[in-house]
Amino acid sequence: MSRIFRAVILGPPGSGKGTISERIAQSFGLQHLSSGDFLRENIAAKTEAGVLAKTYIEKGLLVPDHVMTRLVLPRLEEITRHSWLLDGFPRTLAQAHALDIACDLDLVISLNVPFETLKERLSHRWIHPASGRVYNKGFNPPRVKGVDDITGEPLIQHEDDKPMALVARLRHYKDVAKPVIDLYKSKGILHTFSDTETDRIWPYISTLFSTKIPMHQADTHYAPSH
Ligand SMILES: Nc1ccn([C@@H]2O[C@H](COP(=O)(O)OP(=O)(O)OP(=O)(O)O)[C@@H](O)[C@H]2O)c(=O)n1
Ligand SMILES: Nc1nc2c(ncn2[C@@H]2O[C@H](COP(=O)(O)OP(=O)(O)O)[C@@H](O)[C@H]2O)c(=O)[nH]1
Repeated sequence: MSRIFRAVILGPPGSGKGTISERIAQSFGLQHLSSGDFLRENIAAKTEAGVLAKTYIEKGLLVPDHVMTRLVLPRLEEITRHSWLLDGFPRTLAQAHALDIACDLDLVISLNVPFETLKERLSHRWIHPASGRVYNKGFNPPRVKGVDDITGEPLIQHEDDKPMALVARLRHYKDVAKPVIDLYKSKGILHTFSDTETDRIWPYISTLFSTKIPMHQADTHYAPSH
């Protein structure tokens, strides 16, 4: 069994972390680990961490570092045989330090997307809450307006994707993320990609991953349908 490969994807809300993580998972066989999904699972199961986290998320606040690390790190430590890509964690320098102690990262991707583009995308983001599937009015619309392609259940919009909450959320992200980005830059594992379109960023990310890990044997490269 070859050594497992560990990567992190960073970027502001709406920068395409979830979308790109799915493509990486599909093309290179990495497991996509989303801290947002971990949170939602814990909230649904009413675990101690989930109940606590919910009170912050409902107010549009970041969940405190000690709650996030307690939730995420044990999940990572369980994975001993499969390469992974972590999305949504670390969000703060304290989370990055905790992750650093827990494991050695091979690669960090940072997505750099202009503010106006983020605002536009997030205001059109619709989610299937049970699965976390994400749609966008123009970019990847559901087959039938307002409902999930697979289950036919209704789609919802996150409260914090609504215009009023967005600007503050994006500003806050910038302040908190800067030291995290600087840390990975200083370690020499940071790769930054800047563009307004995921489909233009993707070929560069795909090339980067191809140089680091072999293509997932079962899949071919992800080919966007548009
Ligand atoms: N390290 C983290 C990850 C998530 N969250 C909280 O969990 C919520 C949902 O997480 P996720 O699905 O990753 O966030 P989104 O709001 O969808 O953020 P993004 O737009 O970056 O995907 C976040 O808004 C935030 O309140 C947090 O506090 N700390
Ligand atoms: N118009 C447009 N929308 C995109 C693009 N890439 C992703 N999206 C959509 O933008 C929203 C945010 O993307 P997501 O992957 O959830 O970003 P995250 O918040 O960083 O995880 C979703 O509705 C995506 O479908 C793009 O290149 N163009």
